[in-house]
Amino acid sequence: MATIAGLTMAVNVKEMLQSVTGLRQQAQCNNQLLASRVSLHKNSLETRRQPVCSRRHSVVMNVTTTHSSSPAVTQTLSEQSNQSRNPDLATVLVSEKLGDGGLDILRKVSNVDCIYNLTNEELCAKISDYDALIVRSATKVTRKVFEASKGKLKVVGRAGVGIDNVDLEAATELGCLVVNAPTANTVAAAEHGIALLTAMARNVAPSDSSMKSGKWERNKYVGVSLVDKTLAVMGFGKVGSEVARKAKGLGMHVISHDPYASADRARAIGVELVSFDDALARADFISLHMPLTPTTKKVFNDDTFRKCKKGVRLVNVARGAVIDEEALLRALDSGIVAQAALDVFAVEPPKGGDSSFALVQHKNVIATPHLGASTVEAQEGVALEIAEAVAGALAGDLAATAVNAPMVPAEVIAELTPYVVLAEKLGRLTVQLVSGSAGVKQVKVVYKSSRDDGDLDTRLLRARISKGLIEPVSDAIINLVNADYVAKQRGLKISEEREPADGESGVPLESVSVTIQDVESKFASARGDHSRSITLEGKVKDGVPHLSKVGNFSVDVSLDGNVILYRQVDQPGMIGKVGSILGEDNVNISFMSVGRTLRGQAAIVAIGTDEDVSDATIQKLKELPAIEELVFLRL
Ligand SMILES: NC(=O)c1ccc[n+]([C@@H]2O[C@H](COP(=O)([O-])OP(=O)(O)OC[C@H]3O[C@@H](n4cnc5c(N)ncnc54)[C@H](O)[C@@H]3O)[C@@H](O)[C@H]2O)c1
Ligand SMILES: O=C(O)[C@H](O)COP(=O)(O)O
Repeated sequence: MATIAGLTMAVNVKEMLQSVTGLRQQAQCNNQLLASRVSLHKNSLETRRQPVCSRRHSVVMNVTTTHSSSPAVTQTLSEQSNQSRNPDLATVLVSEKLGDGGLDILRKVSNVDCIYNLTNEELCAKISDYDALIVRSATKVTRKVFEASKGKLKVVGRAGVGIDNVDLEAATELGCLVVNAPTANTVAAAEHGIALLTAMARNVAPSDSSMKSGKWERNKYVGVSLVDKTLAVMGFGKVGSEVARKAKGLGMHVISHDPYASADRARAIGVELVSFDDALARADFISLHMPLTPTTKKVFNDDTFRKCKKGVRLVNVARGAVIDEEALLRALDSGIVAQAALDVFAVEPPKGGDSSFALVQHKNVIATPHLGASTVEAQEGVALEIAEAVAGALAGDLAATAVNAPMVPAEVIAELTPYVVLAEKLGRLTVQLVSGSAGVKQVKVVYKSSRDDGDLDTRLLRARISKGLIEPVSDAIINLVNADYVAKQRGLKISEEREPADGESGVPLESVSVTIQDVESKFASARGDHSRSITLEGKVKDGVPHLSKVGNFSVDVSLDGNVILYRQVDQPGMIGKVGSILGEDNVNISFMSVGRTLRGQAAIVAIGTDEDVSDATIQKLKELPAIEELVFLRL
């Protein structure tokens, strides 16, 4: 569904941008004035720049700032700003503190109102006055906000990395572009991680408060040393790798778990990539730097803490909800976790009665109120990064940091729709077959088509394959605009090849195959032509994506649910046994296909299931004597 919604919105975003041609031309004129300030990043997927307008307009320096603790004050200032607005310019609402450099950029192309601490109701009441909204992490840009804008809001700029406070699905559905500022606060977040690590180890916060209450407790606050201790960095992205580098400087032994990180990049700074369980078992200190995604939500829970060394110390500057906070409270009480240093919470700000609040109050916890990105330097950098992206978007450009906004001609989208669905599903399935900690770096895509090169636009397909490969292990949102950018940033190289097909050129593609190279597979039969590669091939049949090959085995299973793949010794009676085990778990089989090499030899069976299949049922299937290997893949 997400794919189809994304495609539908590709058209809507285009229409939306066309409908504001006047605004765009105006902004483009002003953009000329900004040419030296606003460097708009373009990637190969961007398609357009409108003709430059010859008229020049006066620049309006119109900024109003207010804190909305008093509604009356907000209203008065808002009315004043309305009176002095230049009606020819776009309107931008800045709802959280933004650095002056960014405001200067925005002021030159738009009417800017800075109104802080708005409640969600107040934001909804005002939003239909604005073409753009700039937020940090405190403003919740919910579906209600997008709906209340009644189509006026064209761009949301998140002045920071995490976009978990913006309802991206609603933004896309309602034709609003969302951009973020992914790089400018990396160093600040890493520095804060190190500050928490050292402050926690040496009891800086509690001993300071003890002294302020007149005490001198030298024996109570004996700390632990960092040198020669093992730090596990969970998430080796921008912030995690910077924390690792700094911790090495403190003499720590650094290991990291990140299912997507490049081993070469880790090795270059002397970091060993390890499995999740290995990281837990070996760490004296754990520092969290993964995004909040459905997979990472509460990934630190009772089970996880049980696998840690007793007395481990935990730092979190990522997102509060990656920890089950109730479980952390239990682990702190039992001594499994000796200390925790937390910058982020499941509920921000924590309120009396919730687990976040109980953690802040715990004697072995030190806490800061989401300060990771809060340095003067980072906030100036973030402000410039987001202002450039928003100014560019208002001018009709697509910034490299756009997180939703495919721009492809409607007729290409219509023709390729079932193939892009197939492409994303192939990416999503193939990456789930990877095992080990080597990381995905090289992917080869082969399009079998009877079309001439110029008649097959593979950008959408490639973008959707990237989306399928990257999204399950990241909080990155991949679309046509940012797919190449994100893949490159992650060191992922996607090579594309064409294989001629005999069919009619009316059909864009006969098949697509995705090969992840130089990785181990958790399903040996999916190995392609090389032992360290994984290949899946798919086709579109009657408008529906099908899996057509697993490694060198032919199968035929419709990709409209989840998939069980297994290799069995070819023998009668197996289908009945597998069917009844699934039936006992109320799992409906939507499709089944058997692909074998020779009679009586190994066969690959692909089963489509409507429902999720429980771990217990998967285990029962694996225990059938004729089954040699089995995987369950979610779509
Ligand atoms: N406290 C703050 O003020 C602050 C400031 C900046 C960033 N952040 C947060 O820090 C986190 C990291 O930011 P970043 O800029 O480094 O992002 P990033 O995308 O560069 O890095 C995230 C890394 O996590 C990895 N990952 C994904 N799933 C994982 C899993 N299950 N286990 C381990 N690793 C996994 C990804 O492969 C990626 O390398 C984000 O949640 C971000 O919102 C917080
Ligand atoms: O994701 C981020 O960029 C950080 O959590 C910073 O959030 P902030 O902009 O609210 O400080």
